[in-house]
Amino acid sequence: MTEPKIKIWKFLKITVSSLLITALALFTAAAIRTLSLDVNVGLQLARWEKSNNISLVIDQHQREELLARFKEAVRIPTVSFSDTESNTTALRQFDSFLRKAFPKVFSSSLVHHELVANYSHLFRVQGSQPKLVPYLLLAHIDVVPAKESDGWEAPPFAAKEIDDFIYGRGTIDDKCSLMGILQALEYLLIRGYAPRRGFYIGLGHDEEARGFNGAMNIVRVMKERGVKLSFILDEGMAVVDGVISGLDGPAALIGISEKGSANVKLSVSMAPGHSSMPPRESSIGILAAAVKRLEDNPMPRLFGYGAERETFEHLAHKFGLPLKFIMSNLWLFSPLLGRVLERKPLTNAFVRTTTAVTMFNAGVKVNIIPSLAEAHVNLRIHSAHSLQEVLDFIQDTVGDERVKIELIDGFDPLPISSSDEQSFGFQIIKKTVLDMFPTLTVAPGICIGNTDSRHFKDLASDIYRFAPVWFKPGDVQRFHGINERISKKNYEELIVFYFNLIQNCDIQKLPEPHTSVHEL
Ligand SMILES: CCCCCCCC/C=C\CCCCCCCC(=O)N[C@@H](Cc1ccc(O)cc1)C(=O)O
Ligand SMILES: [Zn+2]
Ligand SMILES: [Zn+2]
Repeated sequence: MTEPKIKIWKFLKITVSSLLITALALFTAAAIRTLSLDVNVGLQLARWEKSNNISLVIDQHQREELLARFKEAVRIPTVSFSDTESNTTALRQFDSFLRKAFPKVFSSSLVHHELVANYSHLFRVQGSQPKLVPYLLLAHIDVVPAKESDGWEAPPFAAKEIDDFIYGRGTIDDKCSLMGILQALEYLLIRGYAPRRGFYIGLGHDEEARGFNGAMNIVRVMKERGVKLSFILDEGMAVVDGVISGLDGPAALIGISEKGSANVKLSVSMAPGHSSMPPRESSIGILAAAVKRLEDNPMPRLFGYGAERETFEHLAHKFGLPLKFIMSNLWLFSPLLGRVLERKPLTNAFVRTTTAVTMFNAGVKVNIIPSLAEAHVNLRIHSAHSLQEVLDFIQDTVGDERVKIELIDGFDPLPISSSDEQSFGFQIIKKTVLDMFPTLTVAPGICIGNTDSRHFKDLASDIYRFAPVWFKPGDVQRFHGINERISKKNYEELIVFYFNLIQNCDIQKLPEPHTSVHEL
């Protein structure tokens, strides 16, 4: 009699555990389905108003010419050495080069061109329908310094071709966008294209020195004229392919915000004296201890509280389990994911306000007790922090009244631009990317560095930072580093991207998603 009882008991146990497993699996699947955004539904399926775009077919002769022009641009060393020192001869040379390289842009009756602050350029391309709010494409002329002896495979201003890549300072940052925009406009004008929606092109000459002369004066000119923009597109984010571990396939990250920034000077002053009678603590020692405290106590993880949350929610479906599940449920797992992401410098930048000690100066002679020790700290502010919170944190962490703390400059994180179905700029950029690269995942991203576009925030509520530059493993280090390069194919893709983007902007409004559409 005992056997059937055991059998029934076993049967019940198996049934209950199967039910529990099934329920858990269903819950998991539901959680993944409900919380993971399917980023490719919506507008992709909607009908776009206008589909008779001119397509750009580049023949071999044009290919050689456009590459020659690009190389010539890279060969002009438009270096910003510091906030106050730049190669003005090269900037002048760049001006003459642009006029020669893009004759149609500079002669078309549709294009108004002006020099701003001597070396920056502002183009206004007239639209046939003045009611359509114009947009602005930004890029910058200047580049950061580069020394061949740092380990370049080719001289940084030679634009040498190696294995179908063009090597040189500025190939990614930012002459590919600058030349891509103007080349696209040149081709459109040659093909007789007259845009419906007017637009501006702004080329700053000192972005690498914070844009105080170039971008800020372009903003001044545009403000004086009462210009309002529907959106702005600048450098910043890119297509990442194999850069984010675990992500299946490439993703285009469109920057919808950028981190804030603070430059803080720490200094300690003491009476100088003979090194044979040192005080118990020197200015260098006190400052070094303060700096060490800042390095040992990073600002808290804020992963999940800022705009980076959207990036991971959009990308979740492209990860395998368990990451897919974790990213789809950030309400629960953001502290866990934050801990994983903070392990690498690139992903740590998305998790918190970062602290970088960038300069340290003290002492004049080996046998003199130094009177002054100074350090500069550069902080990049997470979108859930404010500049004031960062300053308070530094004060508390340094915790030593002998250390003077001065804010040299700083600003809050930039506002978060729209990226929903009704967001004109975001959807136009997304459509343009997906038409060219249908298998990409497009997601909103955060720009961890700063761009000229931040100076334009009063002119447009939507600012995007993106160009379809492909970053593969190891490429992120080329940015401001050695062996900066772009493939010839990728440069051509940039031209096609801007060529199509300008035409895609000519729609009156976005296709109707569900409800009403923003007036533009
Ligand atoms: C989840 C992981 C996603 C990884 C995506 C990475 C793709 C892009 C990789 C690198 C791009 C990061 C740089 C963005 C553009 C920054 C441009 C720049 O360098 N700006 C300067 C401006 C500046 C500020 C202060 C100065 O004294 C001079 C110049 C900057 O330092 O921010
Ligand atoms: Zn740049
Ligand atoms: Zn740069």
